[in-house]
Amino acid sequence: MKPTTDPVLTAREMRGAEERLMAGGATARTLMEIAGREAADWVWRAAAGRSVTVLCGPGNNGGDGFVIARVLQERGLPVEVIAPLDTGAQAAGEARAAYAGPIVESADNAVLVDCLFGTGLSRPLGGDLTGLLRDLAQRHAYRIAVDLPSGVESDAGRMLDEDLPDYHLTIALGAWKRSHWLMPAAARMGERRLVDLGIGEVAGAARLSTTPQVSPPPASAHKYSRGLLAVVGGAMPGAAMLAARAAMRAGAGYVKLLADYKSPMTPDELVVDDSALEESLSDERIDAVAIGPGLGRDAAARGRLLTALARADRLVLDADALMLLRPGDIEDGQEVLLTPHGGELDALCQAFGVEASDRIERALAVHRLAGCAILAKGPDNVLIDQDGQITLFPPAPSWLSTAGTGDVLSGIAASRMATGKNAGDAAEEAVWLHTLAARMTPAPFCSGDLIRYIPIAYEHFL
Ligand SMILES: NC(=O)C1=CN([C@@H]2O[C@H](COP(=O)(O)OP(=O)(O)OC[C@H]3O[C@@H](n4cnc5c(N)ncnc54)[C@H](O)[C@@H]3O)[C@@H](O)[C@H]2O)[C@@H](O)CC1
Ligand SMILES: [K+]
Repeated sequence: MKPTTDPVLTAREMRGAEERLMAGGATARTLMEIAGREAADWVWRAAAGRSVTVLCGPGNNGGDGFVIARVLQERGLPVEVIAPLDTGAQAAGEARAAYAGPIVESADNAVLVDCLFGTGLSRPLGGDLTGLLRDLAQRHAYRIAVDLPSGVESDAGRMLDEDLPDYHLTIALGAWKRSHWLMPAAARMGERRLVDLGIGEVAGAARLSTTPQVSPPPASAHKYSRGLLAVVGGAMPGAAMLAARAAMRAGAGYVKLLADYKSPMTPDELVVDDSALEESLSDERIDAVAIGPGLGRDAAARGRLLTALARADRLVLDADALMLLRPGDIEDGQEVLLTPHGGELDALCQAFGVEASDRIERALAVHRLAGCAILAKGPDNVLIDQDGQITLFPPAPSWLSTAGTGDVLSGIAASRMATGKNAGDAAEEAVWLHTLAARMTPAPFCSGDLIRYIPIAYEHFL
């Protein structure tokens, strides 16, 4: 497993981490003081001398808010606090008592700091509090959420209420929470900053992906040593062609399209092999196989999938292959990466009898039952690698929401696998290459445009 030095915690894991800090001598109050002071630094910078409203809730998130208000006031910033609920938690009560400034019913300042609820939010806010938040959001041009925007459930990226405000900055306390990187919640948070409380590594936790490093081919490289990828085509060769064209630019030395397909648009460098699939896949030099884009969903397509699974040990399954995959198809010892989008993850869950509703739990269950790595792709990518390590990613550009970009992603991942990377590392590198290529491609783009920017993204990670 990778070290989780950039852990992404559930609310429960966060409480465990807090308990470990407290067993080491910290108290809820000292942690609140550190968290509040560090968060106040970010608010101070963002406020740049402008007046601030701090909205404080009943728990420790509210306590953080009272520390922030006190620190900003000590620095001479005009501050008002709104505290619509009684303060319950002991440490928060002490922080409230230490704040000597004004507590008001409503306010019109430049900056709103939302400390209403953090990881302890257990149910929807309800009408009065959502009304208050919406009203305050309208009155404040710049909005900061402390730990989480109020109304965001900490673990699954869910919004517990509708029409809650967007924020310009979200300051995570102690560690990232899963919802910082999961949609729809992540889309509302603006810039994200992390305050360190000394939590360190957390065993078994999810991690936030860090920028990968790819290498140029060694001096002795030749086309086969760099990796031979076979992309299996099917009923609709366009999608497999996109995956193959992406793969040609993502590191593999040799890409073959196994399809009965001839077109004047086929790139000169792409070898198209229309022999029987058993025969094409018997080439011992093949390092990885990609199958699914444009495969079709009929019996012939299922036959091609079973042939690929019977002949290859290292595969990326995408698109139609995910609709056709059944329990028992992947054997022990095979290294397989599944790259489902939302609908394909639903189909996999149905095929494997998974009933969980949380997207990470669904992907984890498919990983366990199918015995492979899985990249649940979308605006918020979730990777479960072959060892069960969960990795989350910074959000992908929304311009990727166009036909064929998924085929491009699976082509990149398969190319990385052909170079010798394991399924998890290949998927992680593919997400970064895909995301950066999307940032660089002039938008609005189509997936063919995106492919041209993969080498430019690649150079960035060399
Ligand atoms: N875990 C840690 O190590 C640290 C946590 N800190 C702060 O503590 C927060 C978590 O504190 P809490 O567990 O007190 O949680 P919150 O401050 O998020 O709020 C929990 C309180 O709100 C009530 N509540 C929950 N949902 C409600 C609803 N819909 N309407 C009305 N009341 C509701 C609960 O009964 C409880 O009293 C974190 O988000 C962070 O801001 C920091 O103080 C520093 C250290
Ligand atoms: K908050």
